[in-house]
Amino acid sequence: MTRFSEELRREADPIYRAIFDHPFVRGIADGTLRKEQLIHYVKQDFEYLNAYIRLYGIAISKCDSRDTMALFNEQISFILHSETHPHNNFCSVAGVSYEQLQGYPLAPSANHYVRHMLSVAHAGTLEDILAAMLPCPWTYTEIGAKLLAEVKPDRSHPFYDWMHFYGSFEGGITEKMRLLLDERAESLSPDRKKRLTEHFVASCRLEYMFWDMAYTLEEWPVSAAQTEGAGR
Ligand SMILES: Cc1ncc(CO)c(N)n1
Repeated sequence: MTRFSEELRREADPIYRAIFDHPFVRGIADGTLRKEQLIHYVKQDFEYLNAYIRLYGIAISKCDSRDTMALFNEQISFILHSETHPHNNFCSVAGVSYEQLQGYPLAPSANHYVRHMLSVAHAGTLEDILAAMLPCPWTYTEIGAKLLAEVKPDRSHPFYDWMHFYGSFEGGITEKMRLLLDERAESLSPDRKKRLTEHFVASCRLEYMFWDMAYTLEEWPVSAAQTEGAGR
């Protein structure tokens, strides 16, 4: 029997391929990203990952097993203590400190992505949350593996650390989340599966838009009188 998550992956394949071909991802491969693009990415991704931590918090509140609670708890620690490495890689290439890039408001596409996941999480069950959260680790796992295989970076490549960080994700959190979702999807109606597919595909599209936002330095077209707060 085909795994439910495999059906999701197939449905989103054109979006995955567009992400692999996106100029920001190509720019990681060939080391040609501009300083401002790296800075915009890190500012936005710092706030995005804060939201992702909150999502794990909501997921924990809807969990019925200790093992799953423990997995989400470990993932929160991983984001807090390890996922700072790829950000630091971008900061050192851009020649800026990481602290300087924290606390900025979310740009339109990052805001859209975060709102999508949070509204699914607040209204939904654990499987809704998993479907909306999965594209985050899954697309990065595949990007990392592809870039390592294609570029075979040596230590002199500016994004060596970035590629190795995400390239080592294979078999990790993506597979664990997939198993949780596959197991729960077995007893779901076709309508519910369709809903989960919509959450997943929306997050994949927003992954693409996140890369595009960073590449084009997307910002809100009109500014407000007051400086806005951080991206909550
Ligand atoms: C937008 C985005 N998606 C996925 C990841 C991988 O965790 C990330 N850091 N940022």
